[in-house]
Amino acid sequence: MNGRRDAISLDEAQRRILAWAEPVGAEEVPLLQASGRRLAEAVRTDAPIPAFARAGMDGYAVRAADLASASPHSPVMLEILEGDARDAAGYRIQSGEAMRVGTGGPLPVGADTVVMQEAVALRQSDDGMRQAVFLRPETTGRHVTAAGAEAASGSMLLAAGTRIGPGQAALLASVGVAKPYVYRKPRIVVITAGDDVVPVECEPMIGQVRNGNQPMLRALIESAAGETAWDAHVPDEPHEAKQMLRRGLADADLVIVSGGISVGDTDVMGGVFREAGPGLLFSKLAIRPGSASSAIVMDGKLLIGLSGNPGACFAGFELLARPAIERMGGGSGALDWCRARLAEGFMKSNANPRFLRGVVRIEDGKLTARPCDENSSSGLLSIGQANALLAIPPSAEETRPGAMIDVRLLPGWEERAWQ
Ligand SMILES: Nc1nc2c(c(=O)[nH]1)N[C@H]1C(S)=C(S)[C@@H](COP(=O)(O)OP(=O)(O)OC[C@H]3O[C@@H](n4cnc5c(N)ncnc54)[C@H](O)[C@@H]3O)O[C@H]1N2
Ligand code: MOO
Repeated sequence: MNGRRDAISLDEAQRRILAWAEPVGAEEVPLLQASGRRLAEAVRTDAPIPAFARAGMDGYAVRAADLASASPHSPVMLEILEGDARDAAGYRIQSGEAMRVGTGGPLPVGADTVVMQEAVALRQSDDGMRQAVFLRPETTGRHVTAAGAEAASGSMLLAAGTRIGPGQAALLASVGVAKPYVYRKPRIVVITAGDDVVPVECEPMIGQVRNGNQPMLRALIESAAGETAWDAHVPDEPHEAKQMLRRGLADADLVIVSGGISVGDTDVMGGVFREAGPGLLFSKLAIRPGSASSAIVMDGKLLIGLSGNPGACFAGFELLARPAIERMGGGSGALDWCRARLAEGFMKSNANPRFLRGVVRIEDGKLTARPCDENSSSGLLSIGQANALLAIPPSAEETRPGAMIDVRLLPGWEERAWQ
C-alpha cells in the first residue's frame, strides 16, 4: 500500500460530516447555567413587552393637551394627585391634574405623557393643594414606553437554535423562563497519538514534542460550546489505540483524534481509518493545511481524525470539527465567511484552497487581512497570533496585495483586531 487516497473538496467533507452530526438530546437547565447553550424550542411571550405603559423618567404624569398653552410667560399649573407613585396604575388623573411617577413605574389611567421633574416647579395653591408648574408644552407620549412597544403578547421572541447570550438570558428571565429547554453540550473525547509526543511535564528528547494539541483541542471544544468528556494519549500501538477509540465512542457523541492519521509506518490511527470500510467518510482533503484530515463512522458515531501537526490540527478543527460540534449542539453547522482585503501578497501558488492563519483588522472601517509569518502545517506560534483563517483560492501565481478574499473570523477575533 503506497497510501494514495482520493482527495475530496472541503464542501463535500463538511457535507459528509454534518450528515452524521445530529443534534444531541435536550434538557431543562436553570437559566443561570444556560449561557452558551442553544434553545431546543422557540420561546414566545404570553404578555406584552413591556407589560404596562411605563415612565421613562422620574417626574410627573400628565395629559399633554393640558400643557398646550404653557410658556414661561403663561405657566400651566396642574393639581398634584397625591398617591404612591409605585402604584400609579391604581389612580386616574383628570384634565388639570398631574401625578408623581418613577422611572420604570406605571402611569395613572388618563395620563399620556411624563414631564421630567427637572422641568417642573412645585408650589402650594391658595387652598393648600400642591401644584406642578409647567413652562412649556410637551409632545404627547414623551418619556412613556407603551405596553407592547417591544413585543405584542404571543409574539415569537427567540427561535429554536438561538444561542443564549447575555441579551437572550435577560429576555428569558423577563418572560419567566426559569429553566430553558436547551440542547445538551456535545460530549467529546479527545485522543492524541504518537510515541513522539510526551506529556507537558516531561523533558522531550530529540525527535519528541510536548503534547500541545491536547490543551489546544480542549480550549477549541470549549469555544464551540462542547464539553470534553475526557482526553487520553495513546502510543503507536494499534491494539491499544483501537481499544481507546472504542472506549471513547462508547462515552462520547464525537471522538476527535489528533496525530498518527497519515500513511507513515507508525501512524496507528491511519490504519484504523483505512480499515473502516464503508464507514470511511474521507481520508484526504483538497485543502492545505489539514489535507490529512479524515473522518469515519464507527459504532454508529462520528470520529474525526486531525493531523498531529499543530497548525493543521487547528485548521482541521475549525473547518471540520467546529461545524460538527455546532450542529450537535443545535446550531446549523454552517461556517460564516466574510470578505476582507489582503494587505500583503501571498507568494506561493496553490493547487488547492489554502487556509492561512492570519490577523484581520479594521482599518479605515474596512476588514484587512494579513497572513501570520509562519504558516506551515507544523507552525505553532501563528495559532496563538491568528484571529482568522484566510481562504486563499487556488491560483497558479501569487495572490496579490489588495485581492479580496474570504475570511473566517475566529471566536474572540475582535480582541486582536484593534492591537
Ligand atoms: N507520504 C506522505 N506523508 C505525509 C502525508 C501524505 O499524504 N503522504 N501527509 C502529510 C500531512 S499533510 C500531514 S498534516 C501529516 C499528518 O501527520 P499525522 O497526523 O500522522 O501526524 P504525526 O505524524 O503523528 O505528527 C506530525 C507532527 O506533529 C507532531 N505532533 C503530533 N501530535 C502532537 C501533539 N499532540 N501535540 C503537538 N505536536 C504533535 C509530531 O511530533 C510531528 O512532528 O503527515 C504528512 N505526511
Ligand atoms: O494535513 Mo497537512 O498539511 O495538510 O498539514
